[in-house]
Amino acid sequence: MNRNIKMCNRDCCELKTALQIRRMKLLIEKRLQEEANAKPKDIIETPQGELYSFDDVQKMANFIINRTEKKPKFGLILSSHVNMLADLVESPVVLQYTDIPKFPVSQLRGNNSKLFVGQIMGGTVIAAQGRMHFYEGNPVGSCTLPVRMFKLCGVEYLIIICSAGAVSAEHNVGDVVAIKDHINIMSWCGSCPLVGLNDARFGQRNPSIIDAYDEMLLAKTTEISREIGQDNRVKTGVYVCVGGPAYETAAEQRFFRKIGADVIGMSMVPEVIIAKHCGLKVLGLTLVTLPAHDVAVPAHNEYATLLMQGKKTCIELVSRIIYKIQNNL
Ligand SMILES: O=P(O)(O)O[C@H]1O[C@H](CO)[C@@H](O)[C@H]1O
Ligand SMILES: Nc1nc2[nH]cnc2c(=O)[nH]1
Repeated sequence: MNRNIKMCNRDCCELKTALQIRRMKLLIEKRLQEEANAKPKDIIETPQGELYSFDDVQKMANFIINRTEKKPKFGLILSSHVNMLADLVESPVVLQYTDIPKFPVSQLRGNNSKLFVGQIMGGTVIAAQGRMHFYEGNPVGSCTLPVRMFKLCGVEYLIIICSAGAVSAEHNVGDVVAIKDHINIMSWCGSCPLVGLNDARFGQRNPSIIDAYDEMLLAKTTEISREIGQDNRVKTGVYVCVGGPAYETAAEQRFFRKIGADVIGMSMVPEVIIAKHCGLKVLGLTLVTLPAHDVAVPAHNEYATLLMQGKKTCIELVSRIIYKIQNNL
């Protein structure tokens, strides 16, 4: 306020101020009236948890069972880095996502969106190749749909494979990290696939996520990593889930390290929540594709070798885990 300009206390000035205040009052009243009369917005977003009803998902599962004549016990969700794992599926029946009634197809994924149903090491599996990511513009409820569909196909064990950057300096490029817990920044920001009305046929309203990663599957992973001589490259860790698509900043990396994260990625956790909600036993395997911000990126050739070894380890772990469970070993 300019203190040099003083209002005189003559009638003319008082009158002017009174008029201005009156005009302002009328304006406020008019605006309030307009707001009160305004029509409600007609775009009401469907909550994530209600995007696909139980009946929708049941129809999808029935379609898969009828087409394949198989009842899978193991569900696999593949990272694009280990898409080749689908080649392990013996006598596969291959379905395009577009074949499945009401199944959403990410525009960006095109033809690389397939389900493989068949056998791996004697176990019947259903493997999703072509994960939908939130950062591609897919609603988080669509990203997690395969998990509920797997459940209604009869799946008991869900093996989720993703890739991530290292946050801790102890996790390196090419390591395979068996996830023992997570920090879900996406949920903190309201993007949880369970938001909306809860259908108790899928699971309970407020599921506990505290033990989402199955102890037995984690123990088997450690055991197998020793058997295949990869125990120095198979680690356990905490995954922090962010929305992406931009990678995190150095300051964010320092923050995530401080709060206990080991690796960071943009997938898996919504799938784990839905899996836990509907009672699946979950194993999360993460291939480290980038080092932590304060660790040097390996030279080109070394990087390629480390990544190749990590992919091989991932594939070997998955097939041996299926074998062990299938044969009660
Ligand atoms: O987890 P997958 O599907 O491998 O994808 C990973 O790769 C993407 C970044 O390049 C992120 O989405 C990250 O989560
Ligand atoms: N740094 C980093 N590397 C990744 N590799 C795959 N996903 C990610 C991520 O979110 N952050």
